[in-house]
Amino acid sequence: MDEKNALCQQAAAQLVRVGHFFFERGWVPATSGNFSARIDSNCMIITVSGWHKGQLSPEGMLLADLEGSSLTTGKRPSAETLLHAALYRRVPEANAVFHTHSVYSTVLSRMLSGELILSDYEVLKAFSGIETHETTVRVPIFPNDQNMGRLAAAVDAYLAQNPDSPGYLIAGHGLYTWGRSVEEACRHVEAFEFLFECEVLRRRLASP
Ligand SMILES: CSCCC(=O)C(=O)COP(=O)(O)O
Ligand SMILES: [Zn+2]
Repeated sequence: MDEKNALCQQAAAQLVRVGHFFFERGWVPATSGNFSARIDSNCMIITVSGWHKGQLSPEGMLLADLEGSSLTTGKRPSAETLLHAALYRRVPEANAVFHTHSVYSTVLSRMLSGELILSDYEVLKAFSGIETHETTVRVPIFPNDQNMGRLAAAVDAYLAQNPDSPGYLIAGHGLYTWGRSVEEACRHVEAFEFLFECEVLRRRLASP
């Protein structure tokens, strides 16, 4: 087996575990969500479109290039492949990108317009580079768009100006976040999901 095949198999096994974990937590219901991992400077492994993430297996993934085109015949890549590809091009440190559709991210992204501001939470330290709760993380919220090229361009323009952003929301849709490894991207999803739940509860209690 060559080195690239071995990397693909290792990444696929990691993404399978992520899919099952996220599904159990309720973050990727009804085939929603997609995951990818960078394999080398030219390609990524990404989930097949419409695959149930609670039943994810290595067959539910394919190789695509960093322009978003499939390199595997007979499988349809995630409908959101262009968002993953654009992220890998814009953020060279990113080696895994995860997209989830939790209840709290969906609700918050519809209640707010423009951005969600997170500050004074200890768990903000789960994001790489943050060492104190006395930090403000701004999570931009982009209008949902079925045109992935246009949505990817809007996200890319934001990240060009905000290179330290750890993730973004799409209104009525869900979360995108990433990391230097699958483990780090997974930690970022967990942190965001915890924070989204806190923010929904905090806002609900503040205005009953
Ligand atoms: C049933 S969820 C609608 C599509 C979506 O938003 C998603 O995340 C899953 O799309 P994919 O093509 O990656 O299966
Ligand atoms: Zn989605």
